Amino acid sequence: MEKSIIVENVSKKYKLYSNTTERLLDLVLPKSYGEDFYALQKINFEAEKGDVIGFVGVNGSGKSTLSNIIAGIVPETSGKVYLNGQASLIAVSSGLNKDLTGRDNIELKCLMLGFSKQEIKAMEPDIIEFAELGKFIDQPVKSYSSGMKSRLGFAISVSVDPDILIIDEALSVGDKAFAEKSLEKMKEFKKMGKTMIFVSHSIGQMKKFCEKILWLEYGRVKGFGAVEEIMPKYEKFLKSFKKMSKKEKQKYRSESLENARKEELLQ
Ligand SMILES: Nc1ncnc2c1ncn2[C@@H]1O[C@H](COP(=O)(O)OP(=O)(O)OP(=O)(O)O)[C@@H](O)[C@H]1O
Repeated sequence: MEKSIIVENVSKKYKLYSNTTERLLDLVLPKSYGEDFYALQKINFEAEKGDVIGFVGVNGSGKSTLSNIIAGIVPETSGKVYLNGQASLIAVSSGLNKDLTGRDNIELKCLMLGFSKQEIKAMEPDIIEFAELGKFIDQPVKSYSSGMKSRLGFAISVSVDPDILIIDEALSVGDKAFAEKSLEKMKEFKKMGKTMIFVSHSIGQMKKFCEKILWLEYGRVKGFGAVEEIMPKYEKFLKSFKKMSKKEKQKYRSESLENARKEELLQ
C-alpha cells in the first residue's frame, strides 16, 4: 500500500511561564526563564492512502497539536512529517481569520492553497451553499457561532479537494443535520482513497467512521492499530479515568509526564 503520512520521531516543545514578566524576560535572556513542556514526545506513526484514522486521548493529550503539525499550521520542534499530497485541516478554533468575512476567508484559504482568483470565483457558490451561511457570508467571522465557523471550515476544506483531510472536533459543534451531511461527504472522500484523520471525543463517531486509532496520552503514543483492537482498551481506560477525582487525574497526568521525562533521559 502507498503511504500517505509518515510521522517520524515528532516532538513539540512549548515554554511555560508562570507570569508575564517571565515571558518577557525570556525574550531578552532566552533559555533563562520558563519551563520546557513537551506536548508531544517522539511520535511515530504511518498512514496509508485510504486510511481513516481517529486520534483519541483525554484532554491535553496532544491530539490537536499533532493534527496541526501534520497540517503544517504548527511547526514541530524536532522529528519530521512526510506527506504524500496536500493536507487540509478543519478545526473550529483555527484556520479562519476572525476579522475577515466568510467570503474573504474562502478567498484567502484557496489562494494559499494555490488556486487562481478565477478558480476561486467558480468554487465559491458551492462552498457558500455547503456552509449554509446565507447572508452571513459577508459578515466578519468573529460574529459567527462555533457551529457556523465549523461549517465554513468544513465547506472550504472539502471543496479544495485535499489528499489528506484532517477534521479536528469540527463535527462536535453545530447541528446534527450538518454532521450527517459532512459524514456523507467524508464517505465520498473515503471511496476516493483519500486519507482522513478524525479528532473527536465522541466514541460513537470514532467507531462509526474510523478504521484505525491512534491513542495519545499526554504527548506519547499509548496505542496504534485497528479500531477493534484499540477502542475497547481506550474505553476501559476512560471508564476508570472518569471515576478519578480531579486530584487523582492531576496526579495521573504528572506521573505520566514524569515517566516520559525519565524515559527520555535514559535514551
Ligand atoms: N501554544 C501553546 N503553548 C503552551 N502549551 C500549549 C500550547 N498549545 C497546546 N499546549 C499544551 O499542549 C498540550 C496538548 O494540547 P492539545 O490541545 O494538543 O491536546 P488535545 O489532546 O487536543 O486536548 P483537547 O482534547 O482538550 O482538545 C496541553 O497540555 C496544552 O495545554
